[in-house]
Amino acid sequence: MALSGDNNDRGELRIHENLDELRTDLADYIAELSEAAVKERGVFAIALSGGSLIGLMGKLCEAPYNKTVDWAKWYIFWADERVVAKNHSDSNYKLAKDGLLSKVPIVPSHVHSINDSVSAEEAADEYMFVIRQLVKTRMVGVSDISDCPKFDLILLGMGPDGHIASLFPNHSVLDETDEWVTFITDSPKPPPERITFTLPVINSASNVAMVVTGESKAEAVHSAIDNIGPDCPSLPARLVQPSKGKLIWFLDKPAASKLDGFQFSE
Ligand SMILES: O=C1O[C@H](COP(=O)(O)O)[C@@H](O)[C@H](O)[C@H]1O
Repeated sequence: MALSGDNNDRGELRIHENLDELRTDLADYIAELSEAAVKERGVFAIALSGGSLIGLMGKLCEAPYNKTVDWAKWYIFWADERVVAKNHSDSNYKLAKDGLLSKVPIVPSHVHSINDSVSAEEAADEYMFVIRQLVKTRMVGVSDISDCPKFDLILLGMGPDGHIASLFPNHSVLDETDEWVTFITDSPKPPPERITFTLPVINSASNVAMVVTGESKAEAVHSAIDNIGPDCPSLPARLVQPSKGKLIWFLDKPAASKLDGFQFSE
């Protein structure tokens, strides 16, 4: 690892020499959290995102993780989903299924994706209902400071604009505090219709990992972590502040290149 350390309230920073190193560190981290959750609660409730994240999780499909992880105990959710058919190339479910879920022995009934045959609003409501049932049976934990679900791990990517899940800069959904899952029909990044976890749910998780790579995201990483720039207070990535959970940033060197105080030797 090129660098690792804590940055005040912005969590732990893990800056990797290259993508291969990041992929190994991320697989180790997820495998360790899975083992700890299964030991403590008997299950592991994990929420995925779409985009580059799934490719970066690829090592989990390989030895030793494919054999050592207790896949049967995993309950899978999505922190955000595009409201398209499950076989559409924009679907975050399809991305995860093709890149991960079809390659490891996950129990199909533990995979909780959205209903893709209803409106975005209905899909968000139904998804929240599903999560509510799983909170009741404690397959998903519950926050002890709010009634929010407490996922064992929420994995987030970040766009160059600082968006996380489908929470975009300056969008009114950033202020949503009543619902666990909400919807948008005007995403600035296509496709327009999406459902997304709200900030209270993200910030109630036991662990949140921000997995961000590439130079195009360096400015937003700088704003989110160093608290720089006029838009900073409302930058979605900056608003990821788990109340009791642990936040870790998995970065490669290009994504970390604009951070204050980090200098890399060639
Ligand atoms: O649209 C989305 O974008 C973000 C970031 O994607 P990336 O390819 O730049 O990593 C992703 O985290 C989110 O799940 C997705 O719906």
